[in-house]
Formats: sequence, C-alpha cells, structure tokens
Amino acid sequence: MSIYLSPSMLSIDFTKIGEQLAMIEQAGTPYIHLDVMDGVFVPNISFGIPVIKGIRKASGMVFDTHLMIVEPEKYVEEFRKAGADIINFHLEATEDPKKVIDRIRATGAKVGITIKPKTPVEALKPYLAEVDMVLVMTVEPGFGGQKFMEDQIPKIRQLSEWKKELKLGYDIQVDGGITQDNVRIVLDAGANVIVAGSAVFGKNDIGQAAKGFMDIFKEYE
Ligand SMILES: O=C(CO)[C@@H](O)[C@H](O)COP(=O)(O)O
Ligand SMILES: [Co+2]
Repeated sequence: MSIYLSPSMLSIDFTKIGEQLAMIEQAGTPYIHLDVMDGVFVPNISFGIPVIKGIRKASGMVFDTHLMIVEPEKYVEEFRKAGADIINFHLEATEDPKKVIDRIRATGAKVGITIKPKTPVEALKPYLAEVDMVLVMTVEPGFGGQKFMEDQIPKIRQLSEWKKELKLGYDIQVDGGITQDNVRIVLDAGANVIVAGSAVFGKNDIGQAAKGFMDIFKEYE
C-alpha cells in the first residue's frame, strides 16, 4: 500500500498560505490535512468552510479534512461543497456514527473515522467495512506541536491486523506529534497516511522537510 504525507495546515504561516501550500505541492506532497475545530468538541477554534473554499482555488492537493466538531452530520455537505475530498469525523462526536458515514458517502467524499487517545480501538470495529480511512490520534486533539503518544501504537498494529484478517482496504492515518525521528515507529506498526504539522510547516525549509518524510517512506516501498 502506498504511503502518503498529509501536512497539517494548522502550523502554516497564515500570512503566506498560497506560497507555503505551493512549496509542499511542488515537493510532491499529495495531501493537505485540514484541522477544523469548533471550540466545543476540542478546546480550540481553528478555521472552517470559507477558508477551505478559499484555498481550494489555490491548490490541487487532496483535501484531507479532520473535523473536530460536534454534530458533524450537520455540516458534511457544506464541507464537501467547499472542496473536501476526504471527510474524517470523530467517533466520540456523534451518537450515530453510521448516519455520519452515510451522509459523507452520499456527498461523494471519502469517509474517515477518527478516535481520540482514550477511546479503545475496538470501538472502531463495527465501522471498518464502511470507511475508506481510520485515523488514530497520537495526541489529545486540539493543538499542534504536542508530544507524540507512543502508547497508541498497539491501536495501529491492531487496525493493521484487522485489515488483513477482514480483507479490507482502509488507509490507516496517524496524527499528532510525528517527526522524521519517530515516523518509522508508526510505519512499522502499519500506518500509511502520516500527518505532520510542526515537523513540516514549522521548519525553515518546508519543501525539504516534506521531502525528508517522503525519502523515509521510500524505505517501506
Ligand atoms: O489534529 C491535530 C491536532 O488536533 C493535528 O492534525 C495537529 O495539528 C498535528 O500537528 P503536529 O502534532 O504534527 O504539530
Ligand atoms: Co488533525
């Protein structure tokens, strides 16, 4: 399975969005990870539909949208219209995950389901056959630049085992505190979509930071 880098826009310099998106796109990065926070599901507020709609005009990358919002089902059509290609919602944010999955699917976007560090991986099992991506958080959602939680690795391994056992094709995304120094731990466990915010946009040479990750991915192909 191919391995992809999905740099998180949360750490971008918002005075240079177009320029910095072009840097990672030119470096060959396929995805951009868009962290949407509502101040209710997580204790922080980031950006939403109008910003995504705006940057859609400036970028041909796959828009990998991570919704950290309550009642995600209410907004999925709007995120899709704004340009989201993948819509990831949190299992903890809804009473009815199946309804959210169906709503996202109906928009034509790829469906992702996400768990916070305290949520057991078993909670994802009923939905694995219905989604295109599972996202394991390796920090408490809400902020970039936090420390990677290595105790989440068994969840990645379990998702990787279930994928083989059940003959499913979902991507395994990992998000939070990932750097070029620890990324091999999540790749070894079976992750194939790697989110990195501060380890890409926090560096002086953004393009080189993205390329550094992709060079590591080549060791696994
Ligand atoms: O979803 C989140 C935080 O809630 C992430 O996508 C972070 O924004 C990633 O940033 P780093 O931990 O890589 O700096
Ligand atoms: Co995220």
